[in-house]
Amino acid sequence: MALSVGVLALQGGFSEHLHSLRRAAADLNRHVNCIEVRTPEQLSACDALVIPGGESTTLSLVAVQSNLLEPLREFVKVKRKPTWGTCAGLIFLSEEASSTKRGGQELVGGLDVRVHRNHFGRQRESFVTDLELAFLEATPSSSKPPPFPAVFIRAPVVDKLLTDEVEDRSAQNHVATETGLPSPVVKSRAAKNAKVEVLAVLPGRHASNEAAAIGDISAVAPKGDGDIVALRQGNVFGTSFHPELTDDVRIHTWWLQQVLQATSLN
Ligand SMILES: NC(=O)CC[C@H](N)C(=O)O
Repeated sequence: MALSVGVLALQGGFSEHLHSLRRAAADLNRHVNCIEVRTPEQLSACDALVIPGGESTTLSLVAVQSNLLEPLREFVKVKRKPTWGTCAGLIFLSEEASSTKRGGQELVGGLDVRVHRNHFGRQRESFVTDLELAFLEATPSSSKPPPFPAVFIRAPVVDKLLTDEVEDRSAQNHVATETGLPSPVVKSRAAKNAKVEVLAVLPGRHASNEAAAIGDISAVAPKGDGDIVALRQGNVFGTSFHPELTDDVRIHTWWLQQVLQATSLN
């Protein structure tokens, strides 16, 4: 049976993700049903899900109005189906968020982390930068993959790990003790068997904006070593940036391969 991958189509960049997923499936020579998800019924037909970027407070409001919040939590945290969130999608898939709208916002959760919304500031502080993504490397013997053009638009970063089960895979041949990642500070509330894998950090760019001044990131954000911008915990994958806004479908291809493996449909 063909794999069915949904893209949450309530708001934001869902059509770009559908386009990239279809290209990735073609590159893998696989037939994949790519479905727009707006209802619990459509969600229940999916083997995996992408939650696009956009605006997380709107996303969460529309998800509540569409009766999708609980089905999404069940999809991600009970059925543990492969789910990838980009930008606002990453915020939605985090257990906690800071710099949220007054009164907070509903989150699906699944990643034992706290994200800091709008970490780099306003729209005008958006940027594109080359990121080294060691996880795209196919085999240990293959050559270093070319950098990925990462688009950050009012992007969040992970500023706190809520579990001490962490593995840093952001660099090739990495030795864990050499990392400058923030030391985990709070034990996971929801016991999970999967550890948080840090897949990419963005070096050398720091919040120098009012969002950072207002937020409480100073206590826990990595200083000088980079911000966590891609991570995975079990079935949940998150990126701060927007691979669907580039021509480069390597991350979509990699994720589809992971999904095929996890769902044994390969
Ligand atoms: N490009 C994006 O998805 C931005 C996310 C946005 N800053 C939010 O909080 O939802």
